[in-house]
Amino acid sequence: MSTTHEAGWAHAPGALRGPAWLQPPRDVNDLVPQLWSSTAYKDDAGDLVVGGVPVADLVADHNTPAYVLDEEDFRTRARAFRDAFAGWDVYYAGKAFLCTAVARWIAEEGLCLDVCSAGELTVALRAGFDAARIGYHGNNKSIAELRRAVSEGVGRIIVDSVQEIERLEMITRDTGCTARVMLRVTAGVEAHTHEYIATAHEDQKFGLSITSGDAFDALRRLQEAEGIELLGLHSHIGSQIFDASGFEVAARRVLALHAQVSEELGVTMPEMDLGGGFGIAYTTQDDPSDPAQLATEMGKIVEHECRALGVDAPRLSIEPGRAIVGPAMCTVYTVGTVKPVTLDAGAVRTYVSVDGGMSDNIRTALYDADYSCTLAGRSSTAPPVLARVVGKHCEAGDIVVRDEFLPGDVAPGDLLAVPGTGAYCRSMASNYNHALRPPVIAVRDGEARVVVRRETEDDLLATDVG
Ligand SMILES: Cc1ncc(COP(=O)(O)O)c(C=O)c1O
Ligand SMILES: N[C@@H](CCCC[NH3+])C(=O)O
Repeated sequence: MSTTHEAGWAHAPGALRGPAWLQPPRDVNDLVPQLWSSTAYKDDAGDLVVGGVPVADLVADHNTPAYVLDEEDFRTRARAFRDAFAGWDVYYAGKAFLCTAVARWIAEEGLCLDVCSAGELTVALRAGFDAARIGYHGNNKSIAELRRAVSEGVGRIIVDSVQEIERLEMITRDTGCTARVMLRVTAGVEAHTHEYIATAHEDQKFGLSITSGDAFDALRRLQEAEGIELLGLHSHIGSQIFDASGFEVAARRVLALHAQVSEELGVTMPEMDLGGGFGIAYTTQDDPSDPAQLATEMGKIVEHECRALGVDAPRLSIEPGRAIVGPAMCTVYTVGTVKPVTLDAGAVRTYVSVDGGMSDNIRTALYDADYSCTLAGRSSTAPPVLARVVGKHCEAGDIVVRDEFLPGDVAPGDLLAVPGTGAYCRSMASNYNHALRPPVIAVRDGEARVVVRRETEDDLLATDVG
């Protein structure tokens, strides 16, 4: 994730260059394969094809903007995590993207599911997902939410505060049910990612601190509580992380706490979750590890630390979201206007406005995230220009792709596709400016199926009771 976009600009008149890392492509029509789902390719006419379906055909049937979800790619990534982490439990983080179909695919591929709200739980249960294979997160779960999680038989509730322990004690006393819980702890790690998506340093809202002793105190309380079964510790250091050193430091501190609990409280907790956060490639600058590499690295770290501490490894789990769904989806837009804008130094930036924007992808505005894009409905021989793809919202920061080379003849009516939009785009989409949230269309083996339909103006008016 780049935060210094202006650093590499060349201000030669008429020759606007992108940031230093962005090189003009050899052929502006080519896909950069590592950014796209595995079935995506361009045919001879330049049409983007995903899951055996030409995107132009999808657009003819379903219009734009639309998210296109490559089912085979999604399932393959889910299986790759399941197989690489054999002996661990893999919880798909539904916050990245969840709908009924996806919850079913996750169950069919043998993964567990992490939800973090009543809404996500509702979708999972509607899909028939086994509640015992669900983990329930959240830093502010209400009594009603906890009561529901307990009564539905959710397999693990990840406790995030002392008040939550009190609430669970009350609920289990009232209902006679047992709550199976993990405690979310903060390991004091400064993860190398955007500040808003780092979650293991001390000064943020999630978890209880290992360093301050708050985590140990909460564990003592959980262990003594009637009706609560303490499964283990949970640590999640942040999201879009490439560097294993953050996981290493966190695992060391969390395992040390695990050993301390065993020694001082005489309790051997059976499980431990090391969270998600594995990065994906949004641009050529990102070089993610594959699940097998991650499994090897994380396995070694845990083994080494357990040996050093003289404890048996608990049953481990992880919670990848982005790394499963992120690359499996792209967003297709129609270009509405093209505006060359002359900058101070005389160079020209081409603003390409599409029919969506920050309401279907807030990540560029929120995290300064970088994306890529390509023409999806034709090829071009025009020389590339540096473009900025923007949305149609009433906001100057409504940018979808900050810098990308597009053919110089990009024009209204062209289809544009942005890869890597599976994670945190539809799930964070909004109705800003009363935009209608786009559909999610699953494609596989030449067939297309709408799994989330486009919103309508009736949907908007349904909540506006006049
Ligand atoms: C507790 C927890 N688990 C898992 C995830 C999934 O993260 P990612 O989608 O980056 O794998 C998140 C989000 O950052 C999270 O907060
Ligand atoms: N929403 C964030 C990730 C953090 C969410 C999970 N705790 C993103 O788009 O990158």
